[in-house]
Amino acid sequence: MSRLVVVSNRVSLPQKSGDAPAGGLAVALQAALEEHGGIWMGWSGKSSGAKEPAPLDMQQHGNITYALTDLTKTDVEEYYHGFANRVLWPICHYRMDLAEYGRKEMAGYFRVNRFIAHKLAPLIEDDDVIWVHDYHLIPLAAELRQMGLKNKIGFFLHIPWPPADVLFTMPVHEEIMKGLSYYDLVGFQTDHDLANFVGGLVREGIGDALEGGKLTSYGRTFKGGYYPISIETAMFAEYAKKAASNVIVRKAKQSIEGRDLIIGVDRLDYSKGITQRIDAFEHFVKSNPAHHNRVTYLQITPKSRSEVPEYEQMQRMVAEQAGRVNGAIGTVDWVPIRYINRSIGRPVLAGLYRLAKIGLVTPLRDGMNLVAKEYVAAQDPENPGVLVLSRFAGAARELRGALLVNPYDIEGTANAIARGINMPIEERKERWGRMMEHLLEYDVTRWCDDFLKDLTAA
Ligand SMILES: O=P(O)(O)OC[C@H]1O[C@H](O[C@H]2O[C@H](CO)[C@@H](O)[C@H](O)[C@H]2O)[C@H](O)[C@@H](O)[C@@H]1O
Ligand SMILES: O=c1ccn([C@@H]2O[C@H](COP(=O)(O)OP(=O)(O)O)[C@@H](O)[C@H]2O)c(=O)[nH]1
Repeated sequence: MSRLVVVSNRVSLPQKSGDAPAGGLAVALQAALEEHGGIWMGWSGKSSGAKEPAPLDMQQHGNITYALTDLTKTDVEEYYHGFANRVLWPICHYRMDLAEYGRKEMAGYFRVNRFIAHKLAPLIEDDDVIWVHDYHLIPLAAELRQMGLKNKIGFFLHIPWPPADVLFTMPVHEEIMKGLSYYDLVGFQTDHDLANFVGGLVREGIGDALEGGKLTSYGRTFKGGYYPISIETAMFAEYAKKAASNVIVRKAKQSIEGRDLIIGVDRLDYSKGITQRIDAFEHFVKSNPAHHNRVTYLQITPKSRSEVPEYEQMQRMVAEQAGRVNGAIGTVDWVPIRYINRSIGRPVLAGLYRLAKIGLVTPLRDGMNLVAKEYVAAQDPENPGVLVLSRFAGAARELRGALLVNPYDIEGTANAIARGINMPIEERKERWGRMMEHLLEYDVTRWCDDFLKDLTAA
C-alpha cells in the first residue's frame, strides 16, 4: 500500500517516557502509519481568539508526520461543541429530544471541514490513501474532491448510524448523507448501522444497494461495510496480569474487604446509561438482602465535553443520585457505590477490571464500547468475571458470552447482576472463553487491516 494519511478530530501524539500507554485505536493507527509512512492530521485541542489560527504544527516522529491545527474559539464552539456534539452526537445516539439545531453551528461545522481540507490538500501526494475518522469530519471528502483530489478516501464512523425516521429529523440530513457519497469506502461499526444507512438512502429515494457491498447515491458509486473496532487484546491481557502488583489496584483490593466488586467505566455521557445503571444496582441490592454489605459498585466516570449544557447537567445529576442511593441503602460500615469523577490510566483500569466479578456496561446506545472488550480481555482465565452488557452497544453484536440486557429495563438489569454474581465457575469460564477467543482473533490490528484492505481495493 502507498502512503497513509489519517485525519481525525483528535490526534494521539506518540507517548513520552513516563506517560500512560496509548489506547488501542492509537496503537493500531500508529502501527499502520509507521509501516506505510504517512501523516496524521487533526485538531490540536487548542483554540485561540485570533481570527486566523496559527500555521500547522508539524512534528516528525519516525515514519509519521503529525500535522496539528489550532481552531478559533468560534470554530470550536460551532463545529465541536455545537454541531458535532449537540446535533450529530445526539441524533446518532437516537436522542432527537436533545438535538439543538442552530444555523450558525451548522455553518460552522461545514466551514471548519473546508478549512481542514484546505490545510490538508497541500500535504497530499497523488497515490496517498486517506482515512477520515468520525462524525466531526463527514464533509471532508466532498471538500477535497472539490479541490480536485482523486485519491482513495475512506471514512469510518465510530458512533451508531440511526434509522431513517431518526436521521430525517435533522434539518441537514441530505447534506450529511451526500457528504458520505464522496468517499470510496464508508465503514460502520455493525451490520445494524450499515443497514440503517442503506435503509435511509433507499427510503429517501436517493440511493440503492448494488451487488458486492456497493452503494450508489447522488450519482456516485462507493462501498459500504462494517468493521467492528476492537482493542489490543493480548497486550491488554498482559497489563491486567501485571497490574496485580500495582499499588492502586492493591489498595482497591484491600479496601473492598472481600466483597464482590462490580465495575462501571464510562465517560460522563448521557448515552452511557449511568443513571439507569445506578437504579438497577439499587434495585439489585434491595431485592437481594443476602448481598447487603457483600458487594461494592465502583463507577469510574471522567468528565467529558463539560462545555455542552447537557453534559454539565449530567455531572450534577449522577453525583446526586449516587449520594442519594448510598444514603438510602448504605450502612455505617458499608458505602455501596464508589463514584469517581476522574480519569484512570488504562493499565490500572485493567487491574481493576480483573478484580471485578461483574463488568457492568449498559449504554442506552453506543457505537462499540471498548470498555466491554477490555473487561473481557482483563479477566483471569481461571476465575473470570461476568460481563453484563447492553444489547444496544455495538459490542453486543460480537460478545455473545455476555449477559445481554435492555438498560431501560431496570428490574431486568438488576436480575442479570444477581445472575452474574451467583454464576457457577464452569459457566463463567465457558462464556468468557468464547468471548476471549473472538477478541484475540478480531483485535484492533485486524480491524485496521480489514478496513485498509477494502479501501485500497475499493
Ligand atoms: O473526543 P471526545 O469528544 O472527548 O470524545 C471521546 C471519543 O468518544 C467517541 O468514541 C466512540 O469511539 C469508540 C471507538 O470506536 C467507540 O467504542 C465508542 O462507542 C464511540 O462512542 C467518539 O466517537 C470519538 O471520536 C471521541 O474521540
Ligand atoms: O478513566 C478512564 C475511563 C476510560 N478510559 C478509556 O477510554 C476508552 C473508552 O472507550 P469506549 O469505546 O468504551 O467509549 P467512548 O468514551 O469512546 O465513547 C476505553 O479505552 C477506556 O479504557 C480510560 O483510559 N480511563
